[in-house]
Amino acid sequence: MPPSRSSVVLRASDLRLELGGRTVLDGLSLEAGRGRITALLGPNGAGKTTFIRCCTGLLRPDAGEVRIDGEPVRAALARGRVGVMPQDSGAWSGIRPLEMLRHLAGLHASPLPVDALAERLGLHDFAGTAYRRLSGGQKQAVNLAGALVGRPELVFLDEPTAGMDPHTRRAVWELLRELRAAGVSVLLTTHAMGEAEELADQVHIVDAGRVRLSGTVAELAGQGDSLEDVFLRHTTARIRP
Ligand SMILES: Nc1ncnc2c1ncn2[C@@H]1O[C@H](COP(=O)(O)OP(=O)(O)OP(=O)(O)O)[C@@H](O)[C@H]1O
Repeated sequence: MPPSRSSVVLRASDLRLELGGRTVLDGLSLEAGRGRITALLGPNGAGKTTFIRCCTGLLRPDAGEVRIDGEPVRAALARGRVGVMPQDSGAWSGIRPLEMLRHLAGLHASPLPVDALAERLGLHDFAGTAYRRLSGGQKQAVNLAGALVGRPELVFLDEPTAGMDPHTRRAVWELLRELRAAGVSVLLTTHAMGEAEELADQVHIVDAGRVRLSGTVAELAGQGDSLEDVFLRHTTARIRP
């Protein structure tokens, strides 16, 4: 019998990181549940993308550690079961969406069928267009497909639906619910409170490089407070009205 696996798929402990002389992660600790959707909310510059970069091996924290399935990040990445959708993947400039997906699929042992994934995310409509000429929302859809094509067990999605129209956004929500039902763990960032309310099993509110508040939407909101009210109360405005 395989060893029973913990219900925690990702554990970040006391992450600290300075970049350009300023503290970006300031003791950030959180857990993400296996087969759950975990949402990170936080103001611009709170450290969400930096956190994802630490979880995906693009940055190494000065102190603290991230463990995925109990292993250091690099070991987990080497198994190829982690997917990531960055906020910006400008590296793909001239490639067409399906070429890119086929290329990425070729890097994985048992990828999803590219055509079915492309169909699901509406990529065939712009299959012949170079990545750099796609609209913002189209690039997002391609980036999401790229994160999923390797059939990850844990996927990091940095603002996955930013710039998407409501039809596409709802299709993505549906897809993420299906992934969760299939046991995939999702960690996403969003500025859309409605997205967190729709999808998240667990929410972490991050400000100035640390987690200020964690809980389910029902635990955080309620008693007349919306999730946005709670967010505004526990985070710092970057721009004063
Ligand atoms: N390589 C770097 N050098 C210097 N500062 C950096 C670097 N990378 C990120 N930062 C700074 O770290 C802070 C956190 O950035 P990060 O991108 O993690 O924020 P975020 O929470 O994802 O914000 P947003 O919601 O706007 O995407 C910002 O102030 C940013 O300017």
